Amino acid sequence: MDWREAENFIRLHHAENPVAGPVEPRLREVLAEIDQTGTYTHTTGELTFGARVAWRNSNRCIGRLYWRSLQVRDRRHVDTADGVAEECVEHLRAATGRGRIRPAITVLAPDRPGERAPRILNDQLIRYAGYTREDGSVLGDPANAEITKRALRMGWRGEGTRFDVLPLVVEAKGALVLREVPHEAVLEVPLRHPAFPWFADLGLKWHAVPAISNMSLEIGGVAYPCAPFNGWYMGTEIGARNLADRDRYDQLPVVAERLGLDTSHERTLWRDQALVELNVAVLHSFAEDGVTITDHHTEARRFLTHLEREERSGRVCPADWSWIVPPLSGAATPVFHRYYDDVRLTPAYVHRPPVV
Ligand code: HEM
Ligand SMILES: N/C(=N/c1cccc(CO[C@@H]2CCNC2)c1)c1cccs1
Repeated sequence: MDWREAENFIRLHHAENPVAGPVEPRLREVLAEIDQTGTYTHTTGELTFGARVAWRNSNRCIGRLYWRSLQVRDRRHVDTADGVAEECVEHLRAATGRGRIRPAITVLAPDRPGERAPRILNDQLIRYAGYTREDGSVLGDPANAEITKRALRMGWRGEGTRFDVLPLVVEAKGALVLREVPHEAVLEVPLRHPAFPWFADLGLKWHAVPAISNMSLEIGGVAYPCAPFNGWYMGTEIGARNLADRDRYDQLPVVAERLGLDTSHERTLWRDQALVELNVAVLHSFAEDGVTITDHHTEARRFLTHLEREERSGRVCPADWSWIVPPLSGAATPVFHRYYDDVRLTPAYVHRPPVV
């Protein structure tokens, strides 16, 4: 435990929240607790502020305009595998609404000296299974082939469709548990296109809520490795990556074929035309079902508004150009045409070392 990180965070909290009162008494309390126990306990106010600032500091996130509105579910007393799984399902229910998605984070028990925190092995709370077949091909999402094998080894059985929602795999107190995500906690959107009736026949769909569960929230020297957080999707994540990448659902050739495009040469830009129609379908389907989603043009404009506000507040807004610029029509969005400061600030969401 580095007490300097603790001190920096406590000072930041008091500087941005005068209502928290004088900083010295709280600093003395924190440093005394670190002396006695090797760590210290955030107040719920500090935890809430820390989770919101960690989002504000996320240099790869285009969606930071609403960083102050993050709902923080303080569940640090929950440290069993069953309890964690329960809280994840509750998180999905609270965040999903009936399509009006609310950005939220659930903070479970932190790492403490001699007490390893629980961990969720899934990358996200909702992921589609990827079944590896004899010939090496994958039915479903190839990105999740490894965790699908692990779940099958642990006795899980899916229905064998391309969109089987995986169970949660949670490790806590040396135990590994599998917990199905109840069907009614998983809102999905079947994909159709406003102009092409055949699109619905492709049988494509995607889940409404992206909820990251493989990152650790670090606040003032304390690590919360189990802190799943959700926002809403930007359409390109589904239409330009998850369904388009060759090593994901690889749908561009299929869409191009049905569009009647000439796929014999790259220079016909059949890939690009298929990409646009796939992304039109995603945005159209989510909007028609009343499920929150944002397009990359709107989100780019919002991000620059956020960045300008941050600079007016006298803060640096860290940003990583290579992640901020959308994977479709980059230069057609305003975030392409400028540079950013890619500094690393804390509090932060960091990638956890992989669980072996
Ligand atoms: C509310 C709507 C939000 C939108 C539209 C949004 C959008 C995005 C997008 C498009 C990415 C890049 C993902 C990729 O390329 O795979 C991203 C990255 C990220 N976002 Fe956001 N975001 C939102 C909310 C949030 C919230 C609530 C948090 C945390 C509290 C968050 C934290 C992050 C982090 C840490 C990354 C980088 C992940 C990594 O390094 O792997 N975002 N966001
Ligand atoms: N829209 C989102 N998108 C993502 C945000 C962070 C990470 C990811 C997934 O990143 C993976 C690793 C690199 N690309 C896929 C997606 C959100 C998820 C949770 C809150 S907002």
